[in-house]
Amino acid sequence: AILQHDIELPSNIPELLMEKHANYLILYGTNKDEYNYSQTEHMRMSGMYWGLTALDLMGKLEQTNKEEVLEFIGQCQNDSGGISASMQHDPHLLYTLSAVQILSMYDALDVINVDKIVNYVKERQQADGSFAGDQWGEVDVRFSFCAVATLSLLNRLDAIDIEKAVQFVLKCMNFDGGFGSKPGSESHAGLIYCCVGLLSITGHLHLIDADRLGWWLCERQLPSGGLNGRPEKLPDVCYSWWVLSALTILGRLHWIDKKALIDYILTCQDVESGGFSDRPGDMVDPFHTLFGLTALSLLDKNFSLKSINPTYCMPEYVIDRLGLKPSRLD
Ligand SMILES: COc1ccc(S(=O)(=O)N2Cc3cc(-c4ccc(C=O)o4)ccc3N(Cc3cncn3C)C[C@H]2Cc2ccc(O)cc2)cc1
Ligand SMILES: [Zn+2]
Repeated sequence: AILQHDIELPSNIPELLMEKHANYLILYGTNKDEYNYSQTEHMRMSGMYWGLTALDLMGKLEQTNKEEVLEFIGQCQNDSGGISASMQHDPHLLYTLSAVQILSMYDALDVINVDKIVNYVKERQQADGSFAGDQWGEVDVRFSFCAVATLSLLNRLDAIDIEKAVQFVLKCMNFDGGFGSKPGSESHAGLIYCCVGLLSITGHLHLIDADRLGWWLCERQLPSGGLNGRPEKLPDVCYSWWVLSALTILGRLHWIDKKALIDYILTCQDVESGGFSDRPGDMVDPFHTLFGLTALSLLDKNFSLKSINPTYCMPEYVIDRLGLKPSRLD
């Protein structure tokens, strides 16, 4: 057998410790002087989206300080219309999406100037249909997903050229059926999620070779049960989400050994502090905590988690409330 980077699973597999994960996330957002919290100011808006979505999946959104969050988001909208990660930071499509996702969950899209957000997103589209993340112009297909997801949540997809956006995504498709961040870039599970998600929102999934891509995705599963993001890489719980959400949209989730993956994810819990890490025994963080929970929600309805929409990575009930119907292959 070829050498495979993988890990040995610990012998005991803990059950899902939901109360501990809820306490971890609620505490993370409250003691603001704590070291880790201060180190993530540059991505605060996304950190809040990760924590609040995880709490909502566990039925704990009403334990959060909605007024404080809404005020913070209002203070992060810049004159340009874009939203920044924290106050006094530059706006970016990443944080504009996170803010719109949070406001959609709180059903509070009226606290920001929607027309100015739409204009900020529209201004990011390039002549070739791609999107720059901010005014400095870096292009990455991740930002195409941010633009399309943001506008669809606001019911304003009319503001951009969808056909050209889809053309650019297709230029990022590789011979292995996967997608990279730009034309010619190597396939990576995170970028595949962005491209499949964009095509799901715009109704262009028929342009994907679902069998070839589905095969590449299920090849991410290792003997430990965990999934990696590219061949030869170690397993990591966040790839559970990127791979599973894409497979679900492509109608091929059953190609994964669910039981083995569930066991891997459960061993990534910190049974003392709560939270999930990328691999058993590593440091936990809100990012991996969200993606561990969203993966479990996709894998088994018997966990007492709300169901997650694979396209938007938001609770299904929020997508239903917005009347959105992202497409899936059956
Ligand atoms: C710890 O090192 C990193 C490296 C990259 C990043 S990132 O912002 O480019 N990003 C998101 C990300 C976040 C965290 C994290 C720690 C604490 C918090 C509080 O909310 O969030 C940790 C990792 C991380 N990464 C890096 C990563 C995850 N698994 C493997 N790696 C290398 C992902 C990275 C890219 C990204 C993914 C999704 C997204 O919506 C935005 C950015 C952040 C920290
Ligand atoms: Zn990870």
